[in-house]
Amino acid sequence: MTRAHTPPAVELIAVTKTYGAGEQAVIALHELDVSFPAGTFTAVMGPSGSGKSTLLHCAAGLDRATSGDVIIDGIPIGGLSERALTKLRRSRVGFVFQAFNLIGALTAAQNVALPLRLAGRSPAPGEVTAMLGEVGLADRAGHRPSELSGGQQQRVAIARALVTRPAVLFADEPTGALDARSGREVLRLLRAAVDHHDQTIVMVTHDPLAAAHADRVLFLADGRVVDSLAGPAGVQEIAVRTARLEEARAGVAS
Ligand SMILES: Nc1ncnc2c1ncn2[C@@H]1O[C@H](COP(=O)(O)OP(=O)(O)OP(=O)(O)O)[C@@H](O)[C@H]1O
Repeated sequence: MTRAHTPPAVELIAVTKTYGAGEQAVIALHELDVSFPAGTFTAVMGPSGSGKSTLLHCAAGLDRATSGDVIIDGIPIGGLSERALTKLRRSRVGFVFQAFNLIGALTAAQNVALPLRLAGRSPAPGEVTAMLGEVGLADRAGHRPSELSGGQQQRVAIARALVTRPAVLFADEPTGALDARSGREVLRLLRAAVDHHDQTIVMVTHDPLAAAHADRVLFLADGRVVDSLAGPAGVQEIAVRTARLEEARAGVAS
């Protein structure tokens, strides 16, 4: 099958997400139609409160849409039981968070092996070491998170997220807690996963430098996609579009 005929890794069809009810109701996503093609890297940007986290949570099956359909790896998740959804997430979805979220009591290798064990399988000999090798940390397999730098911890988190070769990796501000150099290394690894393993990545970020590593940038405002850039886009152009959205929001507020 050629790439053109490969179904999207994730598709959102007319997804609306409402928090609360009545006068307190907040519509965080408005009938959103977004497709994340397999093997592509998408950055999601937008002002604070524009719906980025909500989009990520709904697209990853961490939260249920109020209406509309989310399809992950060809499976509409609306009809799945919690148990089936958890199973789908474990096998087909990877996560990387700003705060790394590694388990402190486990070594780097044990952290990376965890998704395989949760999916009920023992890692094949060398599988975890190879994964750690991909993120440049084969020699740190026995170290606990507290013995690693922030950048190294995030690289372990990336190895953990990719070890199941998920249909999609969601990254929520993956460089937000890192210095510039470690951040660049993390972005290089994410880019390499797309280029060398056809990994699909959806990354929420405020940082134009991070977004410039993506193939496409989506800009959200008030729960809608209001702008996009096909890329790889330049840092300056991304910064200009971001500033425009911030200005528009400030204009509405004043
Ligand atoms: N649990 C919740 N209950 C009520 N409202 C919520 C909840 N979570 C988010 N919201 C609201 O939904 C809207 C979108 O929030 P969301 O967190 O998705 O935005 P964001 O773009 O990720 O923001 P930030 O960049 O500040 O993280 C906001 O108006 C927010 O206040």
